[in-house]
Amino acid sequence: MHRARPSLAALLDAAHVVAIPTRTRFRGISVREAVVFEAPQGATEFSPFPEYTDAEAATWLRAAIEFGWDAAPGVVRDRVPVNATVPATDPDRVPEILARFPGCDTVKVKVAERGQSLADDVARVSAVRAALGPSGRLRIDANGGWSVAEARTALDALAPYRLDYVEQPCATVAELAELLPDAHARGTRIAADESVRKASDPLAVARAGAADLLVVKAQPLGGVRRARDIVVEAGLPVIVSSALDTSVGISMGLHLAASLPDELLAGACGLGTVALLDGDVTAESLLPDAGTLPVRRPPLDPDRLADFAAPPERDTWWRERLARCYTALPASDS
Ligand SMILES: O=C(O)CCC(=O)c1ccccc1C(=O)O
Ligand SMILES: [Mg+2]
Repeated sequence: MHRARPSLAALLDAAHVVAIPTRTRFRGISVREAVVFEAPQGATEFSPFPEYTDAEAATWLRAAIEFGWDAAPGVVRDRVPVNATVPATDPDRVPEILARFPGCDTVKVKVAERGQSLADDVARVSAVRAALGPSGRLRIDANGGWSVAEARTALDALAPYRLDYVEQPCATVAELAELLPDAHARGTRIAADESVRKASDPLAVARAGAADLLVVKAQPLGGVRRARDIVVEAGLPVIVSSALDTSVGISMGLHLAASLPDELLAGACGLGTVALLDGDVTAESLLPDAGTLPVRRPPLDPDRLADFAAPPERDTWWRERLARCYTALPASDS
């Protein structure tokens, strides 16, 4: 697919390693590190989480190269609706966090955080429902943190707040399949996230009929085109989401979301997360406005790249990782 894959030297030459603080701790992260590149098609991003293996991170590199060096697929919309994303914080902080997502009538709330209890989740979800009003859509994301029994208990406790769907309530496809009828009986639906992006077979969850919808992310699925192929083959409605990327990674997600026909896009996407960062690599941040984002590729800003330049040892770490992942790319990409 890559007509002319850049050499490793060209990639390293185009790379800027950044470390951007988060405004609220998110999945244990208080600094988000990323590599962004100046590339022929526009800026692109490589930002697998530090704990991921080289084999897993190589898939993210493939996505970064595709977005930077190959033309993106055509788009069928020029704005994409987005949800607000509420980390696993104190309920008191909910109004302040929601204020960063102007016009968003759909909110996704993190639940089942390690070290917290169901009472913490109920308090947070209740605060979100109160702030959002009765007509807004409310989703939760458990990141696979519950057993089937825990998920049933949690869905009972959270049913009064009317959940649009629960994202990855349990870790495995078999557990999702077991929970699905109980979720329906409690008036909600199941979305699969990790069962798509971390699975050896991203289509297994759809084939098993274990979810009502899929959450898809461009970088972990190997790029806009492969993610698109997975969506089309799965045939389930999808939400495109971020991995807490800079605006550059968000633009990759936006191109994926904007390329999908209406019947496959299930609603507001999880691409508003630049609002959770305390900085960016561009002066034209992709921040929610009237509940949507424009489908654009923001240019890198030299001053911000300098302000958020990663410390030397982290810069070296990322460049070495990039080199290892480059070696792990498939020889002939198709
Ligand atoms: O979907 C969203 O609203 C925001 C993105 C998000 O939740 C996320 C961000 C980084 C890593 C994992 C996840 C996740 O969906 O589990
Ligand atoms: Mg998720």
